[in-house]
Amino acid sequence: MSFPDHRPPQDRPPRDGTPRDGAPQGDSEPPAIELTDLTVRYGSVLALDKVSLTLRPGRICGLIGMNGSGKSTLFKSIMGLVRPSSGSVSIAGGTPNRARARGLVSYVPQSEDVDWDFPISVREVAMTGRYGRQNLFRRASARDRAAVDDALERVGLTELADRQIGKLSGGQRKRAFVARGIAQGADILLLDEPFAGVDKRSERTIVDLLVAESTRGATILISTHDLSTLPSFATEAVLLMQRVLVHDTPEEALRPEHLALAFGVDVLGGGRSESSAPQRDPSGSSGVAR
Ligand SMILES: Nc1ncnc2c1ncn2[C@@H]1O[C@H](COP(=O)(O)OP(=O)(O)OP(=O)(O)O)[C@@H](O)[C@H]1O
Repeated sequence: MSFPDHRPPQDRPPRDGTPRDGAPQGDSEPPAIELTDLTVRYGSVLALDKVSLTLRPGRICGLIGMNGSGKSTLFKSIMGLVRPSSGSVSIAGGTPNRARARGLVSYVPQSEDVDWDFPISVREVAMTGRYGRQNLFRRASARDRAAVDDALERVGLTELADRQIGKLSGGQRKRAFVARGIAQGADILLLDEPFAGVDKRSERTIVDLLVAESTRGATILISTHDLSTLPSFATEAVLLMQRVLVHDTPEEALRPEHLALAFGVDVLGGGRSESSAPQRDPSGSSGVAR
């Protein structure tokens, strides 16, 4: 099996010769995210195995992989929340802890990772995005409040701003966390399955916001199982199974033979493929893994 041009998208010329309108090229800046041979183990579990990945400013990258393929671990590595066993993580040219301290990165977690009973309102969730910019001993400034109001309006939650977060629908909850990232003005947005349990309208709202954020230069890494809409907004996609199997344009990454590698099944045909065994060696001789 052979595939054309396996260089990551940022190393290739744009297909039509032009970037998305207004999107910065970003080639003169350090990469927004640069993972080099990143390996993460939880005891005897190998969650990430020599993952190398570079994302430049203004990109929207879909992160695709089966349950347990290491997507959340990859997000947590970028946030500096798990310690690499080996390899390195560079965020905007610095460490993850520096990026977090400077409010450069915002994380929309999976719903299961949030305590929805916590007594905090939608507005307060969005305001947590401003904490990095606030002196610990002063109250939120007028600028902080304006940024939060603007973010809530953009995600369509102004009317529900004072509601406790647990009393929102699934889509509204996701939008509350997206509002936090927007209020923060984060340069890097990480979204762990933001479309799970979300209706098409909320999904559209979130996608439109992500595209707008990327146009102002934000870099977006988004894990999703909704493969059908990804090509409409992502500039690239990564198929992950402990290792990066494919990093390419969404259209190329989502080719059936690539999905068969990542999921071990013929996703489109529904049957199991020859190479289906989930325990298959992702570093095998497919010629796809970089
Ligand atoms: N804290 C932990 N301790 C031990 N093993 C862990 C821990 N967190 C994750 N793992 C294991 O690491 C592997 C990768 O998990 P991870 O949550 O990163 O995958 P994922 O792709 O995000 O999965 P899902 O799609 O189900 O959310 C899995 O085998 C998982 O069981």
